[in-house]
Amino acid sequence: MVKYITPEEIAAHNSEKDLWMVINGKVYDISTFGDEHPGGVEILLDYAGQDGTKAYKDVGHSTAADELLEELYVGDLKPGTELELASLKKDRAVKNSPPPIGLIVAIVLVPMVALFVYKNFISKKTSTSFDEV
Ligand code: HEM
Repeated sequence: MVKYITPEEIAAHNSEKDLWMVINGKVYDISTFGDEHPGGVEILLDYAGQDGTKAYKDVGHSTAADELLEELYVGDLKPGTELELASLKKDRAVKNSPPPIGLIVAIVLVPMVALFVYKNFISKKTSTSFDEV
């Protein structure tokens, strides 16, 4: 009996280590395949948790690739939910990651502290020694 999988469940598997993809209405768990993919893992991430049928076909994958897919089959996309799946497309996980706050703080803070130290200590010391001369 065919196992039907909801778009919500498919869309939740959208990261490099947990990567599902729909091809021709069938759902595949390609989490373990990313590193081995001759086309690279990045391209797979573009379709993580989504329908990659068109991209897969456009590349003209070999029958060897098709056979590989069979081993990774999980179930079928619930019929009639293609649009719902597309609507659940999220930006790539990497794009969603927050900006590196530590780096921004360091870039702003380090010159400010340096200026403060210079103005209050180094520059004063220098001008005092000049005054004394
Ligand atoms: C989802 C399961 C996928 C599997 C199992 C898979 C498997 C493979 C395999 C075995 C090859 C080697 C050539 C061949 O035998 O056809 C290959 C190449 C390639 N794949 Fe995939 N692929 C998948 C998805 C995708 C997707 C969604 C894309 C997106 C465009 C893609 C892009 C490519 C590219 C560009 C190459 C050629 C790499 C090169 O020769 O430089 N693949 N893939």
